[in-house]
Amino acid sequence: MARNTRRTHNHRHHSHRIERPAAVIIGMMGAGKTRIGKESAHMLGLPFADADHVIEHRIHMSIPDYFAEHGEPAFREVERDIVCSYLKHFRGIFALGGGAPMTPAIQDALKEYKQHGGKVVYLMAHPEEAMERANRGGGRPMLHGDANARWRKLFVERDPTYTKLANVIVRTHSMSPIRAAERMIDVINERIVHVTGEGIEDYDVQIGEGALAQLPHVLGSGPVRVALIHTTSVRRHSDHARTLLRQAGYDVLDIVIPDAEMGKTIEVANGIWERLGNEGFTRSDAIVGIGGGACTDLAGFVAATWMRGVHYVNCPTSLLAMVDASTGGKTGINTPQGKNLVGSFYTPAGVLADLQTLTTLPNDIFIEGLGEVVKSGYIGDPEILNILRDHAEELRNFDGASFLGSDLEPVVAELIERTVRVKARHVSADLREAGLREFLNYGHTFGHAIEQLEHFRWRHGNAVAVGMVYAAELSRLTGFVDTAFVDDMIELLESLGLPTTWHHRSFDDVLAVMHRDKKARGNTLRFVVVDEIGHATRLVDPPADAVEDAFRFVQD
Ligand SMILES: NC(=O)c1ccc[n+]([C@@H]2O[C@H](COP(=O)([O-])OP(=O)(O)OC[C@H]3O[C@@H](n4cnc5c(N)ncnc54)[C@H](O)[C@@H]3O)[C@@H](O)[C@H]2O)c1
Ligand SMILES: Nc1ncnc2c1ncn2[C@@H]1O[C@H](COP(=O)(O)OP(=O)(O)O)[C@@H](O)[C@H]1O
Ligand SMILES: O=C(O)C1=C[C@@H](OP(=O)(O)O)[C@@H](O)[C@H](O)C1
Repeated sequence: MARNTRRTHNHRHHSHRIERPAAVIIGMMGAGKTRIGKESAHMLGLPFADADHVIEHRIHMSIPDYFAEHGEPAFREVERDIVCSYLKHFRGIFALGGGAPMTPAIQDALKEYKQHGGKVVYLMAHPEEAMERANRGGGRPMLHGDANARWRKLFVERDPTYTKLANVIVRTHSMSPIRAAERMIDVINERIVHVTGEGIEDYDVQIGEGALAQLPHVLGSGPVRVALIHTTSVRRHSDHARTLLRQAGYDVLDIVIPDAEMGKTIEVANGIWERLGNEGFTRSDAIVGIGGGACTDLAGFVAATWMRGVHYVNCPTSLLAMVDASTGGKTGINTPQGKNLVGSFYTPAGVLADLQTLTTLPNDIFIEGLGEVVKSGYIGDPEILNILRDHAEELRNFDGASFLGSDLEPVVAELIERTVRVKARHVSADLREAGLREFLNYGHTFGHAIEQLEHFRWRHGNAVAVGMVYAAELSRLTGFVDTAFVDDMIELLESLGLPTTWHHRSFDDVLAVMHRDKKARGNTLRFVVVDEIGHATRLVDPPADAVEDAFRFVQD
């Protein structure tokens, strides 16, 4: 996102309507919450509010005087009321006092803020730097006496709470205020999709340039060892992840697996289980998968099965993995009998979709990922289709080498966020695909048949594109949509460089595979179709002639 030039803001705290802060900064005294918060707000053209200053304005005295006159409990009550109000009615950057996150009511308010996509930023300075700054000018009632000893004691008490409450961390060790503010802006520009729901341990999908920097924070302090599972094609990115992990103090097991579908096998999984056993990998250790969807599927499967489940973080590096494979908890491997036949529903502790990894993604792999983006537009977010139409040519000509900083970057970030939101909505309501989640399979019944009959030479997203045209024609033949719907879909897919036809001789082959689709019930075919853009429904046991006629329609 282009950084805003300086603009003045006559900001008022609007107490009557919901507008949440762009970011909330927490951290120790002297971390720079006020200085960096103000600097980054200025650079973004946003208002800034410092909770301590708002409180002093409200109590008409300094905080030290209020502490002396009324005591800390009374202060914490005033602080609680003001912070909880600002979390709903202030749209700028909001810096909290060091002690605020320790108040239960404020913790609850911060959790609700995050569930609405809010960013709680733990601003971490080097302790020596923070203590030196905190002691400037005195006036910090919590540091009376041996200030540094008090600071260290408070740090031990508060760091675990800060770490738990924050969904992003910004480390400013020896950074200038401007550089620290720029890091803050990168984090503020990141997009976060919060995934929650029955059977799901809440996690965030973080989308943005540099998101990998959050890897230590997402893993937390529990693991000693981290198994980093990746393919050689993403070596540049796995090297970066390994460096981040080692700098954060983790013992990294580097595990390279075969590329693409060759990595999604029981033999590969078994080799990793052997390695983990030999290395004494415990249940408190963690798995990180960095790569395309095949790699994150395999990594998730290993995480789901090692000691019946260890934490794992997905770091998707292809568009399809970012918008689909890495989120939702489907993990698995292929077997000689078919694709994804063995696996587990096992959700990650977090997903970091770092746009920097797209700089090495081949154009054809980017385009096939658009297949799942188009699908999500049709089943759940028509605005996705508008964005795709408006930027079709740039998207079709995607070039990783010139992607970062280009006009396409915010467009792709928006498409990724919107597509992940569509998936998260379905997964949150139906983790184990008993109902709503089936709609994510739009275009997949015929699409999987293509993959199977082409012996997986066709890329998934390309097969889904043809599968959607098949489903659209089938829904036209059965009265759900008109010819314009089908024509518009074909035009959009072709404008993006996606296939809309497939050459195969035998309908019987296709029918036999479709009857083995997981959505089939007994001898009854069940399709997901779209009856209006943005809304999916089911078509059960369609007339046999329509099923065949739609096949003829997508033949080239
Ligand atoms: N679990 C789920 O919910 C889910 C959903 C959709 C798809 N999938 C699975 O995901 C897989 C498809 O994912 P995919 O399209 O990412 O395929 P993929 O993992 O095979 O990656 C495609 C190719 O691009 C390369 N690549 C990936 N990122 C790269 C990068 N940044 N730079 C350079 N090369 C890169 C890979 O090495 C590979 O050669 C399939 O196995 C499919 O079953 C799973
Ligand atoms: N990255 C930085 N580099 C240099 N000085 C800094 C930096 N961050 C903060 N400061 C200075 O340190 C002091 C304390 O910063 P402040 O933002 O008030 O900390 P906090 O609000 O976290 O307690 C201020 O004088 C501020 O200008
Ligand atoms: O998370 C899910 O439910 C999905 C899993 C995959 O389908 P399959 O389960 O048919 O492989 C994927 O291709 C589809 O986009 C959504």
